This record gives sequence, structure tokens and C-alpha cells, in this order.
Amino acid sequence: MAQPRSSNLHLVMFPWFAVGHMTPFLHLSNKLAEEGHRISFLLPNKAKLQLQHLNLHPNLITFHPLIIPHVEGLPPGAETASDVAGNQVSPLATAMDLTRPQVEEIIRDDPRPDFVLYDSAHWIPEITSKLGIKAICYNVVSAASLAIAIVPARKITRDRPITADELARPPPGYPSANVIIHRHEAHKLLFITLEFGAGITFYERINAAMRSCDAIAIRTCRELEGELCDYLSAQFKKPMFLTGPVLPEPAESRLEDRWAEWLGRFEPSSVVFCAFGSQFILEKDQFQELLLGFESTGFPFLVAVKPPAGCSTVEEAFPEGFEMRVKGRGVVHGGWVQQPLILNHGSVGCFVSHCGFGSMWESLKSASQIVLVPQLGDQILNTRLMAGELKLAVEVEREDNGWVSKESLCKAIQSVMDEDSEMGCMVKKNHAAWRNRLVSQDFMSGYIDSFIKDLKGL
Ligand SMILES: O=c1ccn([C@@H]2O[C@H](COP(=O)(O)OP(=O)(O)O[C@H]3OC[C@@H](O)[C@H](O)[C@H]3O)[C@@H](O)[C@H]2O)c(=O)[nH]1
Ligand SMILES: [O-]c1cc(O)cc2[o+]c(-c3ccc(O)cc3)c(O[C@@H]3O[C@H](CO)[C@@H](O)[C@H](O)[C@H]3O)cc12
Repeated sequence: MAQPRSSNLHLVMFPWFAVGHMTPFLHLSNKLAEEGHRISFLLPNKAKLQLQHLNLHPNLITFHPLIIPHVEGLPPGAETASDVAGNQVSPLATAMDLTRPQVEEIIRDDPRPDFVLYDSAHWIPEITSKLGIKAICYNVVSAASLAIAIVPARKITRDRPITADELARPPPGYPSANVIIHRHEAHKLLFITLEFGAGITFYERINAAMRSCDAIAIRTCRELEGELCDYLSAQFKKPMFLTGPVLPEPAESRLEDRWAEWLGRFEPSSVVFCAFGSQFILEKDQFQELLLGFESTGFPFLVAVKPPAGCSTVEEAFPEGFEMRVKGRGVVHGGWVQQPLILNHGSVGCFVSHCGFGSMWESLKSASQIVLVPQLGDQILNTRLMAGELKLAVEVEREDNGWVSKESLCKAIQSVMDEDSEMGCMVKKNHAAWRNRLVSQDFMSGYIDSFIKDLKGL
């Protein structure tokens, strides 16, 4: 078990209240604790129960549960972005801001930390600068999604909110021609001009968080997003520290028996697994169309997505006769599954993903073929990295109105599952090269070593 030494650091972690943010902050905490560093991890009370099994060093990583105040518009008991609909994230951000006195007390009293790592709480530097503590803005979304929308070069102000047309053109100096948003998708970024917490827009908050820190850090690597990171560093005039992908070693926990048993019935690499992350909720008609798409592939499939909008279970939204037709080869689960373990199960051959940044790294490290159906803004940019730049995944074609047809989903899955096809062969080869890089002995540990050196040198 790692032990603290006097030269070791004490860091406070304060991620945005979303599973897709708290989980990578905890993965980083585990890597730092492996080297003997001590972590105080601030999170909502309920999230503590959900995440504590991922704390691999409880002697060095201490959870500090926060009391989430009630705010108008926030459903009672809601504490993370998974508990709220898209239009309720702003009250959740307000609630996070109202935890400031609790956060400040922990930072002051909990033997003074050397660093505070945060992402959405743009007010952290106001606390740390008075105490001589360094504030690191640690981003767990891609450099591309920050560089395309949040940079000062966008010159967004209250009087001049950005339009979809402008967002479809990259900001001045943006270094990539492939990792871009198309005109018909640009409306998916317009939320950056909306309130994200009382009296502050999403753009203002994330821009302030990056502008006011001592250094920016990103969960990415130079090999994937080097030029985009340099661009961000120049735009914000801040040192840029990269942690690499920070993926845990294969989990010690076991896959739940029901999924191990079900997956075990099928041939190696034959099952299509689909998950869309911790937040996104499909519309009912799109949910039904996707299920018909999985059915028509002919492959066994395991779909783990939330019940669609307006439904309390997935079953009540099944297409007519669907359950009977796919009996024995198709399962749709409306709850949480152990995604990293399922992805690495020998029977799984294809992952249909929304390409959240966490899922993106997990899929890169797996051997599954990857089909992408991005839903929100940052996921579109991650998809461009994977399918456009690295050419190791296939993006499902959408109709002009954004609709994903069953035919289009089926075609994308079949194109990667057929390893004799040109597409299947190309993505498999490119993916294998990236996977080998990620699993090579020193790749991830090299990034963590450099990150610790960067912190100590600040
Ligand atoms: O059933 C599930 C669903 C998801 N998960 C896990 O939950 C995590 C989801 O994180 P993702 O980043 O992929 O997706 P989210 O929908 O949470 O993403 C959102 O917030 C975090 C950002 O990095 C994403 O880019 C953003 O889209 C992954 O680690 C995934 O393994 C499960 O373990 N089981
Ligand atoms: O979709 C996005 C497009 C984009 O250009 C930038 C971002 O940034 C972030 C982000 C969130 C928090 C940070 O501290 C930094 C960056 C995005 O995050 C997602 O935004 C949702 C807002 O509705 C939020 O609820 C969700 O938890 C975040 O993962 C998205 C984009």
C-alpha cells in the first residue's frame, strides 16, 4: 500500500457534479495516490456511495461529502447531472456555487493543500490565491471541444452572443481542419450562451475557470490533441499540463453474473454493445428506431440506455413485437451496467457509443470495433477525432433533420463487423495501433510522472 512521504503533495479535487467528471477526477486521484500523494475529494453526498468502490487508496483518498442546498428548479434530492434533465443543469450549477462556504472551509482547515484541481467552479482561484495555494483547472472534456467554443478568440459577450453560423466557423487560429462542427450541427453548441448557474452563462463560467487558474490541465495526450492543447495554452496564456488518458488498470471487480452469463452464451466478438453515457436521454421515436436498427443487424446485442423521454421504463417504449422477435439474442437494459468490464468481455465485438470523452478513452483501450452516434456538442468533436482524424471508428450517418434511421445504424454496424470489408479492415488496423500505444508499458505512467513534475515545478 502506498504511503505518504514528506515530499509528497496534498491535493483537493473538486469536479463538476456529473458522473462523467467525478469518475475521471477519481481515476487521476488513484494514480497520484499510487505515488504516495494525498487527496481530499469533494463530492455530493449521494455520489460518495456511487463512487467509493472506485477509490483504490482509501488510506490516501478521503471523500468529503458536501451538502447540496435546495435551489428552485432543481428536483428534490437531485445532486448530480444524471439526476436532472438537460434544462435543469443550470440550477445544479447554482447549487454547486452555493457549496462555496463548505468548500472554502475544507480548503482552509483540512491541512492546507498544495493544489486544488477543479473544472466548473470558476471561483476556486479567488479562494486559493489568498492562501498561497495553486489552482489547476483540470478539464475532462477534449481539448477540441474547449478550443472550438470557449476560447477568448470567440469574443463572446453579453451584448454579442454567438450565432450558429459563427460557431460553424472555427475561431481564428484554430489548428484543425477535420475536428470541426458542421453547419447543421452548430445549434448543438448554442447552449454555451445560456445560463449555467445564477447570473452566469456556460461560456462565461468555463472561460473564467480557465482564465483565472495558475495552470490548465487536460485529460488528453499530445499524440491525439497536441496542437489543440498548444492553441488553448496560447489563447489563455497559461501553462498546459497533460495527464494522458488516465485509465485504470483492468478492474478487480467482477462483471455481474447476469451479464457474464448472458454474454458467455455467444461466440467471441459477436455481440454489439451500446451505451450512451451518464446523462443523455433519447426521444421515444428515436429510441424505437435504434432498437429496430439493432434488431435488423442480425447480431446479438446488449443495449444499456436510460428510458426514453416521458417513459419510466425501457420496456414500455419497446416497438410492437420487438421483445418476442429478439428473444434470446437481444437485451435492452434501462439502468447502469459496468461498461469497462462489458467492453472488454471476449464476446463483445462492437461498441455503439455516444463518444463521451470517458467512453472514447475506454473504447480506444478495448478491442471492440467502434460505431459512433454523438448526441451533444463535445461528443461530435470527439467523434471527429476518432472517425475523421484517426479513422478508427465509423460515425453513423444522420438525415438532415438529425434523425438516425434504422438502416443507417445497421449499415454502420455491419460495415465494421464485416472484417473483410475495406472499412472494417481499416478501422480495425488503425484502432489496434492506438490500443497498442495506450497499453504499452510506459505510455500512461509517463504522462502521470510528467504531470507530477509539472505540478512541482509550478
Ligand atoms: O451504464 C453505464 C453508462 C456509463 N458508464 C460509465 O460512465 C462514464 C460516462 O462518461 P462519458 O464521458 O463517456 O459520458 P457522459 O455522458 O457522462 O459525458 C459527458 O460528461 C463527461 C464528458 O467527458 C463527456 O464528453 C460528456 O459528454 C464512462 O466512464 C462509462 O464507462 C458506465 O459505467 N455504465
Ligand atoms: O458540449 C460541449 C461543447 C463544448 O464546446 C464545450 C463543452 O464543455 C463542457 C465542459 C463542462 C464543464 C467543464 O468544466 C468544462 C467543459 C461540456 O460539458 C458538458 O456540459 C454539460 C452542460 O450542459 C454538462 O451538464 C455536462 O455534465 C458536461 O459534461 C460540454 C461541452
